[in-house]
Amino acid sequence: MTTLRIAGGQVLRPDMTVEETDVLVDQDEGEILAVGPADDLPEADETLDADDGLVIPGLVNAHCHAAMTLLRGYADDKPLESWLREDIWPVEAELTPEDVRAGTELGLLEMIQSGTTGFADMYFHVEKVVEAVEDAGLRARLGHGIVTIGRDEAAAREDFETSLEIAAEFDGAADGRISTAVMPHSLTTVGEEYLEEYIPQTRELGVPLHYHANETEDEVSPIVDERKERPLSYARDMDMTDVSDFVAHGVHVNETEIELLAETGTGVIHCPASNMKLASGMAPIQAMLDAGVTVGLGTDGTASNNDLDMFGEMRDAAMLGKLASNDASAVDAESVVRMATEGSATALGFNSGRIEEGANADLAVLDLSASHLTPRHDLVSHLAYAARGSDVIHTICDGNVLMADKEVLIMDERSVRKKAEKRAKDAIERASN
Ligand SMILES: N[C@@H](CCSC[C@H]1O[C@@H](n2cnc3c(=O)[nH]cnc32)[C@H](O)[C@@H]1O)C(=O)O
Ligand SMILES: [Zn+2]
Repeated sequence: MTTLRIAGGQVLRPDMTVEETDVLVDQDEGEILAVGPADDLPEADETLDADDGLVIPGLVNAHCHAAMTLLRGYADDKPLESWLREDIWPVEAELTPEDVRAGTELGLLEMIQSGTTGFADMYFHVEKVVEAVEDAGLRARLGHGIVTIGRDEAAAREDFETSLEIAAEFDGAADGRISTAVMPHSLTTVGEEYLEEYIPQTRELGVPLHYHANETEDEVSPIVDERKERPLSYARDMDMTDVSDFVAHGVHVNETEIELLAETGTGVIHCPASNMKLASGMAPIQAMLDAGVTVGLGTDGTASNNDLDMFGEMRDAAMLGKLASNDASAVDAESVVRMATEGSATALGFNSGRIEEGANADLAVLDLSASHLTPRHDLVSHLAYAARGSDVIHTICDGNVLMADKEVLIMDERSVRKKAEKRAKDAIERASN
């Protein structure tokens, strides 16, 4: 057994207390072996210094489209519908498998540098996303996004079948770091006849579903008008609200839908920055937490954020949650830290997001010796309100050190950035011709 000790740091425990202690990791199993004072733990093969640092569970970005880093800053300041149709989809139509690989790598680099160790991703050319995740050492639940509207029957079927095939092929890849889901884009972009046909096959396969739901008013009203029922009760009729399933956004949900989510255990991934930027609305997060809904946190793609920094997302979640509830005590620091760790991990079915024996050794260490983190009254408050992704110095996933002392060990930072820059420019040029 090869072991790693994260030594001398302040450690965030699952009950949101912070104590000065060491963490011992079994690198072969990728698991936390023990948490305890240095004197009580056996010697380790390798030690990572966390002196003057805060050790936290690696953050889990539970909804994103990593390769959209290529479109960062390309189209801003528009609402969802026209942003997708006029700007995003035309460029995405030009993206080659190697473009997706390059964009995903850039996303993974940004995640490692900002303490994110796990994520869920909905995109296309997923075999390239798999390769990138395999090489970068992160943990992920991946899937092919399905759109059937505007397509003929053969193309629609092919898209759904691709999603099923990808989910079957890659579940458990990269020594179990990669898991999958079938990912219909949303309840309005995938037709009922296809859901009827393919959801039973998804259930047979035994993988979760992940889809965008109740993101904008424009997405809710057509369903209510046509079916006289709310989108999430339609989803339940379609068998799309299993305890393993998770939806992105959940902005425009009413009380009945919140109850449904709590009852079924279906996770909601809150994406506050994307919701603000696209002016989609304010999700009733405190009400969901009060009802016992599993709430995770995600950045969504970097064209609607525009970064993958989960610290920014925690801060946005707290700020927006208060505004939405008109209550400064709503969505407090502890709640957002839980959302970014345990909440996201639970929604995705990862045994991560908690620093305790037996959990995945997915960790991040922040340097506390920064002016914006002084004084240290309350480190949970700092995580939610004051810390930034750039405060992260070490990142560990599955027991492996991916970044130490701010040096990314698993990929060549410069070449990843250069390749993405070039491929992004070329794709946009092709789309405008
Ligand atoms: N197979 C589909 C691809 C779907 S991938 C998932 C899609 O979600 C899009 N997307 C990104 N952010 C959002 C959002 O906030 N709401 C809805 N869709 C989004 C993204 O641009 C990407 O096209 C096709 O060929 O069109
Ligand atoms: Zn999205």
